[in-house]
Amino acid sequence: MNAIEISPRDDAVAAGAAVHLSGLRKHYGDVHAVDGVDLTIAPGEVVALLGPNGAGKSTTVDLILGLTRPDAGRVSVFGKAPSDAIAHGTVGAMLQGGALLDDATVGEMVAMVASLHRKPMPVAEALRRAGVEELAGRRGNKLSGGQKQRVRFAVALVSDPDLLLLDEPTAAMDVGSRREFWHSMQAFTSTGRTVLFATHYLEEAEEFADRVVLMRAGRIVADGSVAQVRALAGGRTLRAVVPGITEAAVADLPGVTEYQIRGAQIAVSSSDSDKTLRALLEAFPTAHDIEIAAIGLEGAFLSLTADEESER
Ligand SMILES: Nc1ncnc2c1ncn2[C@@H]1O[C@H](COP(=O)(O)OP(=O)(O)OP(=O)(O)O)[C@@H](O)[C@H]1O
Repeated sequence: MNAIEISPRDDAVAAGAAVHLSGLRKHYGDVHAVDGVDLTIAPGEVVALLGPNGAGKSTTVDLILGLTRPDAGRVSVFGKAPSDAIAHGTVGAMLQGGALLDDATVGEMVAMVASLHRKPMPVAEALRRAGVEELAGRRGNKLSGGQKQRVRFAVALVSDPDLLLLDEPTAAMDVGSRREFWHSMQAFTSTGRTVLFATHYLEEAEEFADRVVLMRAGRIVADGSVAQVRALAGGRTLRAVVPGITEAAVADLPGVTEYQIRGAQIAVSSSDSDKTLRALLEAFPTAHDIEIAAIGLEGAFLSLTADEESER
């Protein structure tokens, strides 16, 4: 690892944080998988890590777990190096395709992991919380993809960790399992635990995270509440039917960042829809069928992660 200077302030922030990353970099040959990430997660936060394929989410999770060594920068978990935090049972993880044993039963696997920790929760409780009590006697090679995910969740929970790291936890789950999973997760987070989860499901981020961190090409491009990240992407869309409208008149409206015109129908994205609307009605008082909608997280995601391919 390259030497980096750690300021006393950085030390103090790291000591009080659940996760503290500063100047973090990981390159694979020419690929800048993680390219200068600074991130501080406070105890009790539930944070969604979003980004398109290859954005660096899994690499970031691996770095926090100490599974990969950074080329530069610093990782600390509750003020400790990742390996120490894991040895203390402070961190639980559910990774994409994390290995399960084919010949052991679900109950045996969870018990085995529990035996590695100093203060595990009872195995039956981990099985219950993860919704796999009924699968306790089933062998690893007899589980469906979604069931395997829930067993991985039981394994992650059994150390009774303060921080859970989840890499696309619901990827193989059907709608019902997904709902149950988040229900269990909310029971877990309501006790003040910290969760960082990588996901491709924007609605999961919208519904379950306090904070959204959006990555693109190894960097954080947005970080804030769902509402803040949406706002970053240009606010709202305004649609209306505007007799006599011209392209120049739309382009001149205040706050407009993008627009489309089809006949008398206009659809504009605006950073200040109140201002746009007032100006529109002043210039075109006969405008009608006006609709204003907040841009969804999906809109923000697409706009903030656009052009990724051309920049890699
Ligand atoms: N072990 C590795 N060797 C070489 N390149 C790697 C390795 N791990 C990751 N990469 C590359 O680093 C970049 C970031 O990958 P990463 O898996 O962190 O992205 P991600 O955001 O988790 O993507 P996805 O959503 O597809 O899981 C990608 O270009 C990937 O190909």
